[in-house]
Amino acid sequence: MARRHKPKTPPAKQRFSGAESHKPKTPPATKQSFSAAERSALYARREAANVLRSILRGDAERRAVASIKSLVFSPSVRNKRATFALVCETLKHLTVIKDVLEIANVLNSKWKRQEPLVYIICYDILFGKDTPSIGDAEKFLMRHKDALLSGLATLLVRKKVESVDQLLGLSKLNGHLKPRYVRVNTLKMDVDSAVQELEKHYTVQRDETVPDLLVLPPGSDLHAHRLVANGRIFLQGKASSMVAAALQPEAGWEVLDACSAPGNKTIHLAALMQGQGKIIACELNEERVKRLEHTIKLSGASNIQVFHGDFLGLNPKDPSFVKVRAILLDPSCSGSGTITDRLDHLLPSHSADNMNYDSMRLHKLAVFQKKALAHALSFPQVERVVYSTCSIHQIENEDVVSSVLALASSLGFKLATPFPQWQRRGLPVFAGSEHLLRMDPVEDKEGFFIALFVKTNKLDNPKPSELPERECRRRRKERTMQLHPFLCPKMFRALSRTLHRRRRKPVLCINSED
Ligand SMILES: C[S@@+](CC[C@H](N)C(=O)[O-])C[C@H]1O[C@@H](n2cnc3c(N)ncnc32)[C@H](O)[C@@H]1O
Repeated sequence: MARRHKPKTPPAKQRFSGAESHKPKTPPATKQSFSAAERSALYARREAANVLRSILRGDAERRAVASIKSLVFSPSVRNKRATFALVCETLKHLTVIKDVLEIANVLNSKWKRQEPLVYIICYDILFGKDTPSIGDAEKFLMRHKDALLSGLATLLVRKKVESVDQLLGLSKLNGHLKPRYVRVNTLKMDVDSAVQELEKHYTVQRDETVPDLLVLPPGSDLHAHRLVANGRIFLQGKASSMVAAALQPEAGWEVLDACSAPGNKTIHLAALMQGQGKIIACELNEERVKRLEHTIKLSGASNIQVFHGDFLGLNPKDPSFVKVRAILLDPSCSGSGTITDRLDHLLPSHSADNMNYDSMRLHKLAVFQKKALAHALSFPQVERVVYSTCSIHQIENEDVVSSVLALASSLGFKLATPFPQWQRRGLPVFAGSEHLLRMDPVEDKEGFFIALFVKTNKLDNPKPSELPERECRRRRKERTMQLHPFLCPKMFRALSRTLHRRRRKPVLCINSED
């Protein structure tokens, strides 16, 4: 269960001590009375320091921690807006803050152990609007305010710049104004009603590519909106919403979501299938399985079966999977297309020094992605496979697709063209890459990649009359054997000839698949 910090009234004797614990504390009642604003700012600095500690620790260990947004928007953070702003601003200014602290040389060993909190308070002192006045760490740093400001002046002179913005190259980040996309969960609400409801407070447009997607102005904050809380709409980006739509699963199919948590695309599949048929949602990571289950519950979908395990370990011939007709494969990737969105570009690890580390990591990811895509194609009844990443790297995108082309072709698959009207296609590194779909981090505000494989005999949904004679014969035989499984080959041929002669159209070609 998610923990929530509740303000407690501490015992009279308890002091708001200098040993700043990792949990935000509500300031105690003291003789001096503090304003509600001061107390709230103090609390936000403690919450921000906790989030910053997790982020910096994960980043230093190159461990995949949750994104900054998801850490801040976890239920345990009370003052989300203030905490988010403080964490982002501190991270943006972190290199400067560290340099200033080094020049000013004011930290003793006690405060060096509290670095995340020190960084947050330094941000407030050097660049923030408020001057912190309560809290031991704040009082300590405020005593050294002059030394910090003079450290900043020295830094500007050393770097030969006139402003902190120049120092940070902040202009690079401007102009990244991305609309807020929301996907209507058509299992619970129709698109018209969602538009009507949202239009009470926002300007709403329908997305021109994905039918159940709505576009709201950048910065629209819907995290606490009623429709989000009750699962009628989901805060899902455009690229992410294009994947299930590209797969086009039919109502009643069995579909496998190979790497599914937190489940945004899984529940989109369920909505596209109108809650009919079956979706198997596979996920390796136990923690993320919980998030997946939460998403599914919120969506109201009742046709999703969660499978906690390794997608590569699934046996395609196992009776549980033989009926799978479509696979959505959205494997772990570098996320390089969404770093501005996730704010990862603010992290210390996103510097030029880490190029080597990145290429090793990319290589490892690509090895998994290739194996997973080849595995997806090998399910016996599968006729559509969509592969997607939120990466901009060729090694995770076109190279992965090209590595399975021979296998795909031997199994009867071809690359199809999802969203043919979309302009940006794959990098021209192999014949056929024009079928692939790319989104550009600058033009489309996020980097994304989609490839769609379709069994050749399903391409363009051919009508029976358009099928080659050999395929017609095969289907006729299959259908007759289903109707009369006891027929011997000779009887089958006789019956088939009679039926074929009697009717003009090859009716036995018309099976439910067509
Ligand atoms: C990019 S995320 C999927 C996002 C998801 N499709 C969505 O839209 O919400 C990739 C997921 O694959 C999971 N994963 C990684 N390797 C896996 C494997 N071998 N089998 C199953 N899941 C795996 C990761 O834990 C992660 O949750």
